[in-house]
Amino acid sequence: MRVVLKLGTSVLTGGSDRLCRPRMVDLMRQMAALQGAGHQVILVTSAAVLAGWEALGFPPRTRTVAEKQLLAAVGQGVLMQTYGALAEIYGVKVAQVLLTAGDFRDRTRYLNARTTLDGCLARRILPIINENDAVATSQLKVGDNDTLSAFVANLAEADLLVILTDAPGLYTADPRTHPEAVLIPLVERIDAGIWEKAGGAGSHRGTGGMHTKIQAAEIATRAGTPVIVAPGDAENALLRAVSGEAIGTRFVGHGSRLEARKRWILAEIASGQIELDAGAAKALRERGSSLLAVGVRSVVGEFERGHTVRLLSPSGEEMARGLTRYRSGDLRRVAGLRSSAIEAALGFSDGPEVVHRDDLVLL
Ligand SMILES: Nc1ncnc2c1ncn2[C@@H]1O[C@H](COP(=O)(O)OP(=O)(O)O)[C@@H](O)[C@H]1O
Ligand SMILES: N[C@@H](CCC(=O)OP(=O)(O)O)C(=O)O
Repeated sequence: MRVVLKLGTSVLTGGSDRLCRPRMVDLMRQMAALQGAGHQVILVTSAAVLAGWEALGFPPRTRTVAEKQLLAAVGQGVLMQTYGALAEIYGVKVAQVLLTAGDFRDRTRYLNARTTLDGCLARRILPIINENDAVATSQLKVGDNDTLSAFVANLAEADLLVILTDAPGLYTADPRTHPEAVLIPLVERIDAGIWEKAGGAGSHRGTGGMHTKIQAAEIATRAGTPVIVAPGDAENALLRAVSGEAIGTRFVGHGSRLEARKRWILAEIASGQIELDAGAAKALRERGSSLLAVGVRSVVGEFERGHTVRLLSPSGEEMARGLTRYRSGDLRRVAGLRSSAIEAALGFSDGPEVVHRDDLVLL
């Protein structure tokens, strides 16, 4: 099995202000055991910011972007050094891959990242991934490592995504504020009821809390990869999750595995959205048609040719994602026009399809 493992700051610190080496060595032992059993493991790690803060002797925090970037730049090195030393104990080799949103948006960079990951796995090297916090600005960031791990799971076409955290799984409400909450062991569909359970922003060290874990589960399960959110401090949590034992919350993967290109479309961050009229929504859904300008009601946000956009039905529901062949400004000018009128309106035409059926994934 190809497994993506995401370790949150909460797990790597054991709830303290420092990297918890005993915890990390135990997790490395489990990763090495999986590798030894023939599985392929990709690690998505958080805690660079925390490690930087620890390494600098806990200076007062300003919580600015610049401070976070500085701490991440210091801490990422510490994090890799720590993983490297622990991996050596088990004879595991490690590689560092730092990614950010642009690497999922740009087809060439996306394919390069995939080649590097495949190369590592073929040589039994453990790729250790984090967001490239030191250079990424907020608008160009994935923003949280739960979502990043789902993008990585899609990119690597993983069989399983395991998110270890400081909660025992998804509860009916935030267990920190609702002691009566109980564990939800299985989620077949991520509906409004599941989103409601997500609560607030997580622990004071983590980013996003359960909300981003559900978001990650949605991205990965849509592409057919099941997701397990489980407690990082439970004995052999990773090994148990991979062996299929009931632990934490399991989100069921949906549908058949999408072919690589369609996975890429889903893995990407949407730059904007296109609202369709009823006829276009029906043609896409029932006849597998491409989207033509005539079916475009309105355009939200700014995007370039080749970017991923959300396609919304007339009721406002996201019904598909695809790569647009027209940039947002041009599309606004041709919305509702027949294909033959595009050239007269723009002075050029990039073809009749706004989103070609080959570049479209229905949700
Ligand atoms: N419904 C819920 N079930 C479980 N945990 C929840 C829920 N809603 C919010 N949380 C909170 O999410 C936290 C985990 O997220 P976070 O602190 O970001 O961890 P990590 O660093 O692992 O990403 C838990 O400590 C928990 O308090
Ligand atoms: N990239 C950041 C972590 C961002 C993040 O999502 O944190 P967490 O919620 O602890 O998984 C870091 O390395 O500090």
